[in-house]
Amino acid sequence: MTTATQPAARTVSAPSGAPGGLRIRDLSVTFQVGKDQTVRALDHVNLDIAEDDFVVALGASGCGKTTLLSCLAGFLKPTAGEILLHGHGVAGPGRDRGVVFQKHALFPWLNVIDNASFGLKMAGVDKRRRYEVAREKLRLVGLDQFADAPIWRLSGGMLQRVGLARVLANDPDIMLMDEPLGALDAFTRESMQELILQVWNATGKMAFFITHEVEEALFMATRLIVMSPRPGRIVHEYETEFSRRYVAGEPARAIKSSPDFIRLREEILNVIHATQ
Ligand SMILES: Nc1ncnc2c1ncn2[C@@H]1O[C@H](COP(=O)(O)OP(=O)(O)OP(=O)(O)O)[C@@H](O)[C@H]1O
Repeated sequence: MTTATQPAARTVSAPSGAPGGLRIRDLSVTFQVGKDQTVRALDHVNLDIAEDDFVVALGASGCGKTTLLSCLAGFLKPTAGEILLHGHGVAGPGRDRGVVFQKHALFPWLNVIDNASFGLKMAGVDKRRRYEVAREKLRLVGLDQFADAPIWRLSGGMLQRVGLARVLANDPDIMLMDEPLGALDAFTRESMQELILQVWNATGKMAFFITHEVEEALFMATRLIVMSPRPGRIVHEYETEFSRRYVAGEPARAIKSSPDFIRLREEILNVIHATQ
């Protein structure tokens, strides 16, 4: 791992690993493609996510970001290594981990509140209570006025906000987000970045967020991991303060146009080009 010293960022050494939070140890994933060929999608990945962390995974296509998220979600069993959430091994999907996908996975035949409360319904929570929880989460994402609206009436950003509310309604320990803003226009994307940080700050949940966008990664992360392909590895790790500055009240545009932000953005762009 390279070390870098920046006013608003520092490269972190191997994490010590607190008992709480999420720990990834020596995680490797090899896919069999065809008869004699394999792809090493992840190679000895180690990462700790502390209870107040917003970890962003950044890297070129094919560097294993989605594979890593799929392992965290329990959708994919790693070839080697382990994932511990609050000390317990992850062995499959669970309500302690909520996933927001790039393409929303909402049910078009259900309205906003029924989508937001769907997980609670599956968990057997009675209607009054699940609507109460879902309304609170819809309020958190600014959609309480749209609780009864059909899904087809919503814009792309609103759909992602329903997806976020649905995840929050299940009260997971960690939010896993796979390029949730990738399909949005630039303006909506910026306001969604801010909303997600506000939600993270208000709920105190851990977050693991995938993006291709360097500026987005830098703005949102408390810890930013840069991955490289063939095989998928973490090659750089930065601890940054920009998202904490945002939730402490500094305007997003002021942060994104500050010299320390721009300097680090350029450095990370160079790192990514060098690891292609
Ligand atoms: N089910 C699979 N079978 C075979 N190979 C796979 C499978 N899933 C992923 N891979 C390969 O593993 C590598 C990592 O893929 P992954 O989708 O995790 O990367 P990524 O960084 O998320 O890419 P993108 O940004 O394009 O989504 C790639 O070479 C990909 O082709």
